[in-house]
Amino acid sequence: MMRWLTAGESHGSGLVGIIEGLPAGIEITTADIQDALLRRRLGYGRGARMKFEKDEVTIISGVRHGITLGSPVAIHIANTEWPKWELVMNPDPVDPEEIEGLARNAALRRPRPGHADMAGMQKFGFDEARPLLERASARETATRVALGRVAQHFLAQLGIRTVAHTVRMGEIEIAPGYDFPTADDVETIDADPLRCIDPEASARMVEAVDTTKKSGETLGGVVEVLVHDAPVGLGSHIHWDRRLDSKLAGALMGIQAMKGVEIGDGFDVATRVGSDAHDAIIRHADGSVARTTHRAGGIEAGMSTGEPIRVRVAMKPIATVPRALATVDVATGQATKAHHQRSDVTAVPASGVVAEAMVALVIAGEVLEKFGGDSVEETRRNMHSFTANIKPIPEPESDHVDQHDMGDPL
Ligand SMILES: Cc1cc2nc3c(=O)[nH]c(=O)nc-3n(C[C@H](O)[C@H](O)[C@H](O)COP(=O)(O)O)c2cc1C
Ligand SMILES: C=C(O[C@@H]1CC(C(=O)O)=C[C@@H](OP(=O)(O)O)[C@H]1O)C(=O)O
Repeated sequence: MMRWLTAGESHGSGLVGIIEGLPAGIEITTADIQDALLRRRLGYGRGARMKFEKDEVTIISGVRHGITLGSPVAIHIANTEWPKWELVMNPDPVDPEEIEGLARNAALRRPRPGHADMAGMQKFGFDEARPLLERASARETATRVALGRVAQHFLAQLGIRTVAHTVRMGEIEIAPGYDFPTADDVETIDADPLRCIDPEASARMVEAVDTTKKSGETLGGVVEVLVHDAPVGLGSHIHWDRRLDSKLAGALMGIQAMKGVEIGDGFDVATRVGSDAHDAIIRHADGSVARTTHRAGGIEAGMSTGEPIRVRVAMKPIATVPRALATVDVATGQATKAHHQRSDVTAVPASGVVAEAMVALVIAGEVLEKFGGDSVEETRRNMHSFTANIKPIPEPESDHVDQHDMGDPL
């Protein structure tokens, strides 16, 4: 079983991620993880913090000379802003006189609608938002991206690749009918300010971010993640919590600010008739099967079909709206405006990188669930043995297409 955990606060000394259950033999270096974290910082519309803060990576365990050992991989990401926050976020008691009057330590008593502030204060019994917003912050997603990169390298060594791209920013959507991007497109996607494959839509998205910023507003959007060359049979129809679609939806909804997940054509299939909603099956000359369309997103009945896996996730606009929303001061009861210091205008491009990592972590877990293996080589052998032994569909006796619309009786 593969499992992973993250720890760390937004302005704490650093973040820690631990992943356990990955096999030995994954090729991964500090520079690879640093590169993954750099990708998460890209994207038009992010706030000033992305520029002045750096992610400083240390692989603490589980890797030797660029190869995983099969032991837990622990990764530390230092918050380079720590010196500024050392008093405010110190784990040990500090001299009250030292933090008295420190602007950074000012109590946050005007909770932001849409963030963790209000519900968190009530749930944990805090009288200001700092103690909970530190963990609610999406700074934590740096750890997921770091762990996700290890999972991505594992998958890549098995020939399975993931890619994410922005398909919507506010009201602007990419042109329909696009070819699904592959891992070969990652560099081009990363080079686009919005991580969008449609240059015309991207230009309009940049304008939308600018207009939104000028008006003191924030924006959300939608990202799509694709998994190429995953084998048939990941996940299971046997029980709800073993379904691949259920696991992917949970993982994507577990990213801060995500409000909806679609598998394949998602909500749109609910508007169609059955014959326009599913993917017809055809036989290849070698006895393998394929689909004529990609509506199901490569998942049927909770199992991967061998087609590209395609999922989308919708992100709400950033909650720290400069044109601050109405709230109440929890100390005085006075109606007021929510606190606002700085924030991203949008974080949709960065969320694509996070979503890609989350999907990779789910798929890596499912590959190990089905094929096991203490070394990448063993997982590869098991996977190839399974796929090589899938029963070929027999060659038809004639080219005649059976027109029985009731199909074969089961
Ligand atoms: C990459 C990323 C960056 C984010 N940046 C901000 C931000 O700068 N300001 C903010 O208020 N929310 C930001 N958020 C969203 C908050 O983390 C999120 O709104 C909060 O956790 C509560 O939202 P939820 O109920 O939808 O999870 C960001 C989210 C992600 C994924
Ligand atoms: C630091 C990161 O994202 C942060 C996520 C975040 C939030 O509320 O989620 C709020 C902002 O931080 P702050 O409130 O300190 O300005 C973002 O910068 C990061 O992604 O590395």
